Amino acid sequence: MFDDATIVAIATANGIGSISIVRISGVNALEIAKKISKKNTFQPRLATLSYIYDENNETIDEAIVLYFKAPFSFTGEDVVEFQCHGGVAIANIIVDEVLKYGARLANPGEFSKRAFFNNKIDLTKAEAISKIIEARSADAVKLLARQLKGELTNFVNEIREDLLFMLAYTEVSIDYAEEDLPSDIFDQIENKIQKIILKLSNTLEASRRREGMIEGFKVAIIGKPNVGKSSLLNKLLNYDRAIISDIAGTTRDTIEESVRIGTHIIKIVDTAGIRTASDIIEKIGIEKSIQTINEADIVIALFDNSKICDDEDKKILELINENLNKEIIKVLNKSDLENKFDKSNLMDFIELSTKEDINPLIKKVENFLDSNTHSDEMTLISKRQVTSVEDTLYNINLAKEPLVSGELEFFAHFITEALGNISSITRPYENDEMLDVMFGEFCLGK
Ligand SMILES: Nc1nc2c(c(=O)[nH]1)N(C=O)[C@@H](CNc1ccc(C(=O)N[C@@H](CCC(=O)O)C(=O)O)cc1)CN2
Ligand SMILES: Nc1nc2c(ncn2[C@@H]2O[C@H](COP(=O)(O)OP(=O)(O)OP(=O)(O)O)[C@@H](O)[C@H]2O)c(=O)[nH]1
Ligand SMILES: [Mg+2]
Repeated sequence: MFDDATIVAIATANGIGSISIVRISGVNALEIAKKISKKNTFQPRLATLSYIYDENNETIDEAIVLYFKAPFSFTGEDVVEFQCHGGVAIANIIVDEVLKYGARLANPGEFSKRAFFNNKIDLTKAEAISKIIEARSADAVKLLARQLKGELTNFVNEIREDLLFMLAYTEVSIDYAEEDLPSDIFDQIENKIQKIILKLSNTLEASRRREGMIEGFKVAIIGKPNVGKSSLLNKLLNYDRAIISDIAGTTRDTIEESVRIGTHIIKIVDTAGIRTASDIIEKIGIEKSIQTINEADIVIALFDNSKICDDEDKKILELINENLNKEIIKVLNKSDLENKFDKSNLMDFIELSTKEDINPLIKKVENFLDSNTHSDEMTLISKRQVTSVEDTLYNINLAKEPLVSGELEFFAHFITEALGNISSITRPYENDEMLDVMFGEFCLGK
């Protein structure tokens, strides 16, 4: 799993700031701290102001030293923190001194990994810690804080308990006569299974809708050439990002930029115009637009209100209708010109012109983002968590049939599988490699 070396790293960002933190964890942490501070003791949990010295007894800095005595620390090992003056030099010099006394540099995520193996945190908490650093909005931070407080752990434990109850029943019914069991036990189990299925599906659905909360929601602008997609992008960004011209086919590839809408930071994607596929290159263009639609949380479909609705527009309406589970906003652009577009093909739409205020569109996007983020539903925050829930659901669904037909061995098999799937969210038992990959993605010093 990991060696028992004492590890050291700078915990704060590399740059100018008023304070930096150097963190040491491991059996020699206290000894090293005493040496570089020339203090004889440190009281656990008490802030101690101390000078820090190099090996030639020259003073490096004045720092606040915090000692956490094992096992009552973040990692579960002895931890010492030096809160020194900020900047790029001092913290690095302190690290160098600590290294001279036998510690080694921590790998990315190694503090969290040790916390995990010492049972201080489970994987949901580790993942939340890792993602909090990347969070780009208040909503994302609040969502992650819920997981940090154990919301997903509790969720997993409740399901585990139910599954263990079912397994216990199966054991008993194999060993004992049926009349010794509560008469409604079968109904109880079926009931529990239905509840778990609902719980897991709801969680997957809520998580899918909020996938963009951490990395940013994706909003794609699609439409046939020359309808004003790039003009709209520029207007949303408030600067001339994309080239605009009256020549159809101006934008050749997708352009992606970040912009803030309300409290959300979104990625907005301008695409090459979609034409009906007459040649191979254009087919590729359409394929790419379909992919963009698939990846987007919101699709803004643009039509030219100054032209009649032609085959190309109809093709786009077709594409949209294949994606009814997406939020699609239909916009009739160039409404400042004479309106010729046949609106009977559209159910609801916004009439807009990039010459005017585009606030109605921005509000609509914002409302959708708000409704997706402001909710009490629990959210999974990583692909790993989603896969585990999907696997759990898969096996529980498989368990239904043998339960009904009374093939209890099969039932127990699928429930055992599901138990392993759901447990892996908090604490996988056998998958060291996965853990190495996961913790390796953490920041240095975490
Ligand atoms: N200075 C500092 N600030 C920090 C951290 C840190 O490691 N150091 N954290 C790092 O991520 C976060 C806080 N998380 C922490 C979680 C547990 C413990 C800890 O010492 N736990 C002990 C004692 C618990 C108690 O007394 O309540 C334990 O769990 O036994 C420390 C920090 C954010 N701020
Ligand atoms: N009158 C009017 N003209 C517009 C409006 N929006 C865009 N245009 C003009 O329409 C032309 C095409 O605009 P673009 O933004 O380049 O269109 P596009 O959809 O990105 O085009 P492609 O990149 O070729 O697919 C330009 O001459 C714009 O100035 C609008 O709301 N009203
Ligand atoms: Mg364009």
